[in-house]
Amino acid sequence: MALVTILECHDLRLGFAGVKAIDGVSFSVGRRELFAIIGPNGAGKTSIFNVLSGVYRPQSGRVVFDGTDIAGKRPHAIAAQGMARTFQNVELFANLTVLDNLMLGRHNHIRYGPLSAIAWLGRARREELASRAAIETIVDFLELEQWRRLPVGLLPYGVQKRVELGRALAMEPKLLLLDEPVGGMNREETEDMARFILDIRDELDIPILLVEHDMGLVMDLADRVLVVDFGRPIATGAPAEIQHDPDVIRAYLGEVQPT
Ligand SMILES: Nc1ncnc2c1ncn2[C@@H]1O[C@H](COP(=O)(O)OP(=O)(O)OP(=O)(O)O)[C@@H](O)[C@H]1O
Repeated sequence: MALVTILECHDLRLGFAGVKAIDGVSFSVGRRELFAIIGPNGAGKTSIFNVLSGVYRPQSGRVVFDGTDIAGKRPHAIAAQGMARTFQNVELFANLTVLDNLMLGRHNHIRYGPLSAIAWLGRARREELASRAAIETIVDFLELEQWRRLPVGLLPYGVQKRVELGRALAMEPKLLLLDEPVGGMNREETEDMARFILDIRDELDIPILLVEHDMGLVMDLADRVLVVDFGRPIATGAPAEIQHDPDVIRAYLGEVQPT
């Protein structure tokens, strides 16, 4: 029977020289869910992403992804299992074209060896063509046609963020982690990105875990939200629920000082 959740985190803990970056965080993401993690600056959101994607090893706790415990595995092994991520700052090859950057997301799907690649034989040719076709579908989906042969470094910032999203999609992930997907974007770019994020969940059926500072976006898009503060989970629930949670309001606005 298929599991209801794609990701389960149990009691994650991670500290840096006295700072508790993650202090007992547990949550799960459903197979059709758009789940967001929010919290003030330094609350531990990026640290959680880094543990999930294998950049940091948690000091304790379990991360079960698609039925397997992945805590402490290397980033490439976790990516190969089907977890793709984007980064706060665009991490693309600026001199390569949009198409070439997208192709880099396919390397987990290309299994031919160097000999058949040199000879451009059977399997190599078939896999290359299949990857090219998959990339063209992503170009269409993310409306990147007009930029496809341009070096990424020449493109507007909002489009670069979209290419990064495309590279993650090229991996055909089982779960997509988006780290501040609209950070630094103007309103129009943000609206475009919000539409693509929803389409990924609804049309491509890929569950999404999102870290984002733009509260409006999170409230509009997320099915459920986890709020963290000083590494600790302070609330989990639907956007409308957590918006009125006194602990959440306190975390964002600070303690009200008596006058
Ligand atoms: N590599 C590191 N070395 C030392 N301390 C770190 C490291 N990474 C994170 N921290 C600390 O852990 C805490 C959580 O940081 P983290 O970057 O996860 O927060 P965040 O919620 O993502 O913040 P922001 O919203 O500003 O991106 C902070 O106190 C931070 O200074």
